[in-house]
Amino acid sequence: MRIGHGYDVHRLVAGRKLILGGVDVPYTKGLLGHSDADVLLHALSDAILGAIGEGDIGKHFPDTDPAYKGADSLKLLRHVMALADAKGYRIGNVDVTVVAQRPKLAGYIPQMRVNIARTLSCDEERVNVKATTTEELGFAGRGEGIASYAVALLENKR
Ligand SMILES: Nc1ccn([C@@H]2O[C@H](COP(=O)(O)O)[C@@H](O)[C@H]2O)c(=O)n1
Ligand SMILES: C[C@@]1(CO)OP(=O)(O)OP(=O)(O)OC[C@H]1O
Repeated sequence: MRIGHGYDVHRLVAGRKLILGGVDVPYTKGLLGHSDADVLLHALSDAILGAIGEGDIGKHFPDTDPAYKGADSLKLLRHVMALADAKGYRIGNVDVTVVAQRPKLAGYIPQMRVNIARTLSCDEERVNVKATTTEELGFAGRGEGIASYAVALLENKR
């Protein structure tokens, strides 16, 4: 059994889509990044890479590589899961917290769980996603950005 942790932050700006957990969330701003800037999936990808001792997403998908410009982070997560699979691991469970003052995310979380479970080839029951504000404190509270934390527990396939 292996455990990993991930953390990521992206800045909120006008003129970008807000993609979280592979869901296009309607909002006046979106997250800035080289890829689609899906901060939730980046933290989760880093948690899985951490669990298998494979560094982080910057190592596997450099933000200097044009191949990842506008990349769908579900595809990056799929690649990360393939690395874990090749090393003999499957998902035990994953748990993600998104830190966002706005927008309200609760209504989009069921679809995020579906997207993540499909990509990780596991039951939805093994995927938990939650959201919290910071009571208007700090960068997330001021709406300057969104942060995400994730932990992943991986089991040996046999
Ligand atoms: N962006 C967010 C933040 C929070 N929620 C939901 O609201 C609940 C209360 O949040 P607090 O930060 O005030 O504790 C939280 O447990 C989430 O269910 C949300 O949907 N979207
Ligand atoms: C996802 C990648 C892909 O180039 O780019 P960004 O969207 O900028 O995301 P970040 O978490 O800052 O860095 C990791 C990169 O691998």
